[in-house]
Amino acid sequence: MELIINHLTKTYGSKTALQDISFRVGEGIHGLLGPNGAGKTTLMRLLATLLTPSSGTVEIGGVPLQDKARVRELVGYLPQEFAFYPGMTVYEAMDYLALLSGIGGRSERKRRIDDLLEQVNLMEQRRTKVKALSGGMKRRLGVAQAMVHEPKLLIVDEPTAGLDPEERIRFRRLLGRFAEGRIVLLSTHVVEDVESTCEQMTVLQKGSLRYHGRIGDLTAAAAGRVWIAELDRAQWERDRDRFPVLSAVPEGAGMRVRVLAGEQPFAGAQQTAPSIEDAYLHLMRREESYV
Ligand SMILES: Nc1ncnc2c1ncn2[C@@H]1O[C@H](COP(=O)(O)OP(=O)(O)OP(=O)(O)O)[C@@H](O)[C@H]1O
Repeated sequence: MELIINHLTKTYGSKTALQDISFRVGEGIHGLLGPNGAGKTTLMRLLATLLTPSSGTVEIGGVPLQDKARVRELVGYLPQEFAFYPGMTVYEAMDYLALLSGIGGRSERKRRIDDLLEQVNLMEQRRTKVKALSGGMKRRLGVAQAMVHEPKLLIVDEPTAGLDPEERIRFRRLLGRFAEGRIVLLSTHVVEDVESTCEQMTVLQKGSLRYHGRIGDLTAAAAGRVWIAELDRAQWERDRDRFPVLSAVPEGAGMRVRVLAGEQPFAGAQQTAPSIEDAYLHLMRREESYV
């Protein structure tokens, strides 16, 4: 199973949302990151056949995107905002969607739905109306509906938004299990989600491909550029705009800071190993003069 994207471009009128994007993704969980407006939603909607490319090609498991009927069988999509059937119970909504996906036998549907509700921890709510679910529960139901036809490519947009820490961990495990023999494309602003679930990731910025590869290589590229220091407040006020700041935490009378810098930014500052969040910011700011 492979997703192959070749010279993909999407314009909305005169606005170019994606510009000549090419990359390949194999089985497993793949992170998709980028600041607001980078083109992530556009890319996901293209893959889900909800939009048509302006140019370029996409193949999902050898099936070209133009073959919409076959692609829809292969793809599951959980958008950031999705409307469900508020008046139905959790089970009825799932059953209805399973039926729409062409899962014929009642007992086969029941088996799959019970299994999924168990996995997303909604078994107790199976008779609850969708409109009565909490935000986090709705997210979990959204994931279950995107998985019901056992897609080979599952696209999830900000899936952990609104989940509490325990649910978030549970959810990552669920995606991990589901990704065996499939591709899961995980779009998120939560860099931690990528760090703990993905081996590879793609970063978009202003519609262009900024990075595609292993997470370890991205952090390696920021090595030697992350510095920590303890400063007094006056020095901090004076120097705070000189470097991209990763974090700044008040400590006693001073500040404990973490910044990006090409060379030692302050006397006494020490280098530290980059986290993926540091590496992401380094990538975003690489063209600036600090390096
Ligand atoms: N229907 C549309 N018509 C015109 N421009 C659009 C349309 N949809 C998106 N855009 C523009 O295309 C660019 C990419 O948008 P997109 O929603 O794909 O980004 P994103 O990375 O998903 O952002 P976010 O993280 O904020 O959801 C943005 O500049 C956006 O304003």
